[in-house]
Amino acid sequence: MATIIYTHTDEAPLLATYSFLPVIQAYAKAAGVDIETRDISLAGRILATFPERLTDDQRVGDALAELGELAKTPDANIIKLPNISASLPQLKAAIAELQGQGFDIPNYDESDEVTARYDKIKGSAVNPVLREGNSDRRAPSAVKNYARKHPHSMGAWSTDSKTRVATMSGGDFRNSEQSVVMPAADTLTIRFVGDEGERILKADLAVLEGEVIDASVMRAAELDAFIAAQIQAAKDSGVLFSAHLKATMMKVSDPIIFGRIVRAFFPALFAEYGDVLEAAGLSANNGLAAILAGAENLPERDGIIAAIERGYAEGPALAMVNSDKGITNLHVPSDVIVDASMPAMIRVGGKMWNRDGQTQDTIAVLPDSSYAGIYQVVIDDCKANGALDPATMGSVANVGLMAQKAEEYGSHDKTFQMDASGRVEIVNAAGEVLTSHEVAAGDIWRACQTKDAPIRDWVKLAVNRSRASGQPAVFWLDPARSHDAALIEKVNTYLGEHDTDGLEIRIMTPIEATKFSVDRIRRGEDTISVTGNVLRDYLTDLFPILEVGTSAKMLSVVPLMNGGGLFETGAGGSAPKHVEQLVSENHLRWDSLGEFLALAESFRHEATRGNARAGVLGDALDIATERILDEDKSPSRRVGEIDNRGSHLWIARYWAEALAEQQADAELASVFAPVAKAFAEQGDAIAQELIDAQGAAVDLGGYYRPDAAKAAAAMRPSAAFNAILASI
Ligand SMILES: NC(=O)C1=CN([C@@H]2O[C@H](COP(=O)(O)OP(=O)(O)OC[C@H]3O[C@@H](n4cnc5c(N)ncnc54)[C@H](OP(=O)(O)O)[C@@H]3O)[C@@H](O)[C@H]2O)C=CC1
Ligand SMILES: O=C(O)CCC(=O)C(=O)O
Ligand SMILES: [Mg+2]
Repeated sequence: MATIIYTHTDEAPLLATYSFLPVIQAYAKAAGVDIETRDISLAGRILATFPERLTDDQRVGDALAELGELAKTPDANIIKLPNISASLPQLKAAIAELQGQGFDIPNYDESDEVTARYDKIKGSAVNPVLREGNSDRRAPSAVKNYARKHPHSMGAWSTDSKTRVATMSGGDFRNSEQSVVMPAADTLTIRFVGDEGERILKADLAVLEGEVIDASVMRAAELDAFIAAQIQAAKDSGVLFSAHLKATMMKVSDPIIFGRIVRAFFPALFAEYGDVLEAAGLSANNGLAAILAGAENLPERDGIIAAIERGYAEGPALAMVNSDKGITNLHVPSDVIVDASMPAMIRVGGKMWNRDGQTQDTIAVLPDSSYAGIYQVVIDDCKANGALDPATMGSVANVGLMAQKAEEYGSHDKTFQMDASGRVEIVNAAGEVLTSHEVAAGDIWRACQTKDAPIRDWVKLAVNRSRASGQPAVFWLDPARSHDAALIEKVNTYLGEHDTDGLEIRIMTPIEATKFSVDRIRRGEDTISVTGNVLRDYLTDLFPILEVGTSAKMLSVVPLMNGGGLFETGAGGSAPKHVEQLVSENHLRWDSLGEFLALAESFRHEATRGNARAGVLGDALDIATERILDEDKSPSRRVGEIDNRGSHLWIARYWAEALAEQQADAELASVFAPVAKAFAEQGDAIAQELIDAQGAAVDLGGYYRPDAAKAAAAMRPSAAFNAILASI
């Protein structure tokens, strides 16, 4: 029997799964498709890492490794829901919760060996393993049409907005990049050469012919000077100070950069209590919240709190994550993640929240200048022309180079913070030095790899998308960067392998491409952005959030290079505040539209392998999804109105109706005719039942590892709905 793997993840998407998976399993069975789950949640990955500490019935397999292998085969058909990319505070919270549930797993810092094992789970540890293909993300026309008819609110932009992006003009990754294209397969070594001789940072780095290798460095002294200047500038101009990083995906470099911002903002704290904090294991890299929590047990507690208060009083106003709770932009490194945080700011008119819960202009600090400039272009455009209009604006889809840990998002195991000055070099097996950087203590040096086969596949995907959509495709590459210069050469070569007659294919710098694309969306025109891995991530939140209000409604397909399919759901994350709302008032506002879209693609992928009936299921699901939008059956944000569970009832109902009505497969129609009838008779009552179930607090028995029975009970409160599904 054909199998689709549906991933068991975390937080809101996991809760939604408890409600939606029974629907999918019931319907897929009719097409002979088995839907199996694999647990790649943060909790599941922790348990899989320490089998020797668990009892026989507690032990779980390494589902992520299994799926990583599957993704390299033509058999893969995987639906990947968003999962937590854990910052250290989140990882520690999950460990504590599991220990409380009776799992004898070690503390994070029990030993160096244990820490090293946990560090493999930290940050974005899932997506890079599964992404054995490049990405194709776009707003399906049903979603775009809905947004045009029902435009979401957009904040007004004023011409005198003081909001701007601050980024470095030197001493950063962008300005120090050196790249080489490997003439042949090789084995590289990364070494540090200092006063005391040579030290190997990484040995046995296998590379393939045609692979692009980059090395670059973020210089601590220049970073510190830049941050200090921006803190002063925010203070002088009376705007908020905010930092936007990707501490999850860039799990080695960005927590360090975040920590330097925390240190700069609270100079007295670190001047007076730096040693105390260090002795207590409290690092600025984990944010203010971790320092405050740790300080509770220290004799110096009051002094530490006073020093933090002084930082607030003497510095500029700080952007807030939650004004009511006093949570600032510097509390938790994973609270403000650049891909989602910058578009959210632009969408509301270039403002963030201040301490009093009011919106205010801000300096958005994005230290590395590789990609920061694109946001300034959008900001300048909004200042000059006003907010974009979702009712009329065009669309920017994305074809992203991400396969096989491409570019910066695969650099963690090749990122090092220097503890002395010297030189970092990449050396080939013959002993030739390929790249060389002078470094000083505190500097962050990193190497990136981009394999040739993914680049070739990415160019093909771009040409195919341009052909299928009739839209111009723009490669966002900057000849002034050595990495991009290497890619431009390859793009020009590989474009030659395709029929590009009649297609408009261009190569522009990210700044020019942003301007070009924004000008076009203002005119209602569509453009495909063809980008590297980081811009893939940034743009697939930026444009969707402006165009359709959220990236949750994106179709996100990853055609795997070996023929399988990976279907990501949406382009957004796991929205922790959604769980909070469910726990306090039993309302889940998570929108599963991304799951609906991914599932339809996944069924159609089965059809390409000979199961025509799965294709019928997929097409019927798309019809149902379109109706969900047209008839406004998406979750509301407010308790007492339709929520995630209610939207699952409607998708099940519309899907059954579409299956009963379709004529491609009479047998399938006859299976679903009675189901459609049951929903027609009982659907309204069930919808009411799902609303009446809301209001009171819910006990899930855990946050990172909810109790399965409790979660299922909470997410499937209607016996009548469950009975209809059981009847199929
Ligand atoms: N593919 C993946 O696995 C990804 C995982 N992540 C992880 O998710 C977590 C949160 O990251 P963050 O950057 O805040 O990004 P999110 O996308 O989770 O959050 C941004 C906001 O988008 C809205 N949102 C996103 N998805 C939905 C949905 N399906 N239904 C309704 N609203 C939605 C919510 O806003 P509101 O409710 O205000 O409308 C949410 O607060 C982190 O752990 C991060 O690492 C992030 C991105 C991708
Ligand atoms: O894997 C992650 O941490 C986030 C991924 C992400 O934001 C994306 O792919 O858009
Ligand atoms: Mg993203």
